[in-house]
Amino acid sequence: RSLLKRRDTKGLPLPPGPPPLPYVGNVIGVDTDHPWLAYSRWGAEYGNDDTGEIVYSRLFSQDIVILNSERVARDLLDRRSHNYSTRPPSLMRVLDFFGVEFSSIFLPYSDRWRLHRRIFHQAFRAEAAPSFRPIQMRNAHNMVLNLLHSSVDYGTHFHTFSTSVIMSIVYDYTTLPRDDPFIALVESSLEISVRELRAEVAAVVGEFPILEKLPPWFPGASFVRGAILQRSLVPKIVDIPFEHVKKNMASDAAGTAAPSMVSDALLRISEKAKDEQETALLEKAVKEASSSGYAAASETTTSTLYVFLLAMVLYPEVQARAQEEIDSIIGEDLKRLPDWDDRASMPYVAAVIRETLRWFPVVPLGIPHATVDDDVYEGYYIPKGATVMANTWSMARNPEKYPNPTRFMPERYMSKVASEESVAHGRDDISFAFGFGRRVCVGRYVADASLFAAVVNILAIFQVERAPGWTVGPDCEGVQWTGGVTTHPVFPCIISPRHAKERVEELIRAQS
Ligand code: HEM
Repeated sequence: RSLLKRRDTKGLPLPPGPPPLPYVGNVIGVDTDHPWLAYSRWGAEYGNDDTGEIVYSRLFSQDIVILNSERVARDLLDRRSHNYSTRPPSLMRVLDFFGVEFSSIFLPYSDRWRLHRRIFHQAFRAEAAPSFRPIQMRNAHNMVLNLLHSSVDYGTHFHTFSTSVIMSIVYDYTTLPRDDPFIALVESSLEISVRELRAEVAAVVGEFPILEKLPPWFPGASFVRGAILQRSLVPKIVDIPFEHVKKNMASDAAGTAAPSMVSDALLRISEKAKDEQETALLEKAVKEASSSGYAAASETTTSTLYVFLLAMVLYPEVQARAQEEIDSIIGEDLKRLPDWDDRASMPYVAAVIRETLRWFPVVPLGIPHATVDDDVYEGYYIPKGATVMANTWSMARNPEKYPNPTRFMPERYMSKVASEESVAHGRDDISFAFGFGRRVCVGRYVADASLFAAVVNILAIFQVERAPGWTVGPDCEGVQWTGGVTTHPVFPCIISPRHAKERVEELIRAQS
């Protein structure tokens, strides 16, 4: 059933996939908000051996290769990373249109990308990550205070937590505990990016460039309106915090200001750059890379916390067991707040975090990779310039690796060593949630620590319950998910304190 396109494929078949419809490629039949569902289904329908590990589809003139299994993703994206580490050129066009062509996440595999990646790596590498723990715990405590104040706005509080942590790490920029205008700006910008910066959108715009020319008032021109708004937001988001760092550095003759990714990088430049031209080039890279941090860190961390909360609503027995573990360490009557040193004694909480990342990966198709050159894999022809997507949603549903994959079962990991660093390090069971090869998430160690700080404090302080009348079952059938590069569930729930509000506030105050 594999199909041969009418062009030179060196006599080899393309990977199996749905038959192309004339001209429109395979766009019909894809739920464009949640394409991972169709891609997984195609695997089962068209795959040679029912596994559907690799699927080919043409979206207009764009070749799309979907990797539904971790085995194939490792073979191609990890082991042949020299050929699979760039991003789809078609996506660059959309980024350009939205005024964010500098985003580290989407840069083609190039010296420019290497420079951005080095800037991130210096700050976010495994050995540096523990230095941010005080920032993460402080912001988790602030999130607890916000939840005590208005628990129905939990999504906003998750967002404030995720964005404030990244702002502190990258810029040493302290946001307001609540209703920060800068965070609101970032949120509007990210909403547009998450919706539009996708391979499927790029394929459509590549085919109909007229879309970019539509007047903003034209019915259906939301793409253009999004671009106009984004182009007005981007300069503020890029410049304001960067200038904040430069000002602080200039007025900090004694060198006592807290370090940040940007100030550290700028100091290195001042020591190493050969001339003004090199200084300007490197400074520009620091400015661009730092502003890519929000997009990478904020929506992902926030969405993961939504998934965690959903699991706590649907699996009260899991919540009870995790709370029992926490209470056994900090006291049922909240003798103190949880801290980093407790982590090693909380294997079940670690397993809850790991299972959260697996149950519903929040970047279900990762960030698309692309091939630099033609390739042949297990007899299939993979064209140069193809968009290659790692379907982590499908990988998380591999019943051989994860029996009953739709169930939230932290117990899966309890027989293995759930050590402190295991979630983020190397070949962990769920490392696929952070992507592959040379483009693997550079913030994974910091993300893991942020998740611990947030999860352990929520479980210690709050009880999460099902909203009356909300009847969704343990497999989540019928839950609404947002669409885009990242996704999270939308659901009502009740979050109430397990301890006296005054006691919690007193403990938090004592720490600040
Ligand atoms: C739970 C939280 C997070 C998840 C699930 C996540 C997931 C991912 C995924 C799937 C990718 C694409 C990898 C690929 O192309 O194969 C990625 C890339 C990236 N992530 Fe994360 N991420 C998270 C948090 C963070 C944080 C906190 C940062 C901090 C700055 C960060 C920075 C980045 C960057 C810069 C990239 C682009 C890497 C490149 O293209 O070279 N991420 N992330």
